[in-house]
Amino acid sequence: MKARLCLQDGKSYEGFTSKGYKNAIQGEIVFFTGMTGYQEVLTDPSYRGQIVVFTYPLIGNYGINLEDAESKEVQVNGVVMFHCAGVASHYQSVQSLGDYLDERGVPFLTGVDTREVTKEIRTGGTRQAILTHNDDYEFLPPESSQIDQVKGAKIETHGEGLIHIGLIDFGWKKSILQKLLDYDVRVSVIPYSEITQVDDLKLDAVVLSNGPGDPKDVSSKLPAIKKMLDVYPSFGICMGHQVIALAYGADTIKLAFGHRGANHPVKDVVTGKVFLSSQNHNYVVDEASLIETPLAKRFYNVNDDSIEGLMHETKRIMSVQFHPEANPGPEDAEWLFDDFLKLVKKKEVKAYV
Ligand SMILES: NC(=O)CC[C@H](N)C(=O)O
Repeated sequence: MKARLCLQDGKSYEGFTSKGYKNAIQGEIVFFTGMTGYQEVLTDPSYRGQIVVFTYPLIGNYGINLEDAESKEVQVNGVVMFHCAGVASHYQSVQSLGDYLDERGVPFLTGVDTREVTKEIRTGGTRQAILTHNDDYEFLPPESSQIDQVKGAKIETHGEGLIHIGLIDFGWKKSILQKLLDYDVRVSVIPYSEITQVDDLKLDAVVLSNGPGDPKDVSSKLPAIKKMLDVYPSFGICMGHQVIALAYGADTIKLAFGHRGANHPVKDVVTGKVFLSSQNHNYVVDEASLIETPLAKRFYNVNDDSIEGLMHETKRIMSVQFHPEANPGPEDAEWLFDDFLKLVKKKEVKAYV
């Protein structure tokens, strides 16, 4: 059946709906530029409430496997592709992408000129969009507080080890937990709403996770988060990085069309090195707002100069806007987990300055 992707300002793009399509769905339209990694993207809780346009024209050719999901569910509201491979070819594949989405009732549109849609998002910005087969639709106010839809309900502990790390859950990706467990540590995943219980857990350090939507959705918890950061060695990833900045009095702003892909160049101001990173975010820390805070810029984006990471001037706190756990994307920034664990073990202050 023919259907359309309609952007909130009236522009629309024709394509064909999937079997899982029943009624019109709305979401924030964003584009992802990686050639691979669709399974990780679709299951990453940070994409909750969004309609993802894949810019690479052939999606689904290696199918869906049992390893790569970042959470138990497909998190996106809808998907837009040029071509969705009907036949999957990979030794680990258990299902085709189309069947996987249909089974879960997640609608997708194919045959769309995704390059044209992407150009429009780049010029006119990220906005609400509707995937529909008729003209009988109406834009609703965008959803907020997606974090509360994806965060866990209770504290859960994984792994064994002498070092105990709290993973503050704003909608954590499986890969972050896995990267930490690789260091033989014990990790307790703590819903951010339970932050006041942190002290009872006798933690050695905390990692603040990724998450969907606006970091200011957690504003009411910032005093408690700051209290925690003042005490524990901390590592913030994406949403976690933004929350650290907010907790110390900096501000976050929304980019026009965000960064989503597997090859975003980032420069380290301490070493002068540039590396490629996996990214998925709409918001960034406003550089001007750092002036009155104890936070300093550690990384920036080579394409648009936006802030990509911070360090605290005196405390063992580090944060990154990109994804060192990758998935999807390059593992060039994996060393940040080594640095963090060193920071935790050596009890060093001023690790980088
Ligand atoms: N991946 C993330 O944690 C994203 C953080 C936040 N939701 C943003 O869009 O900027």
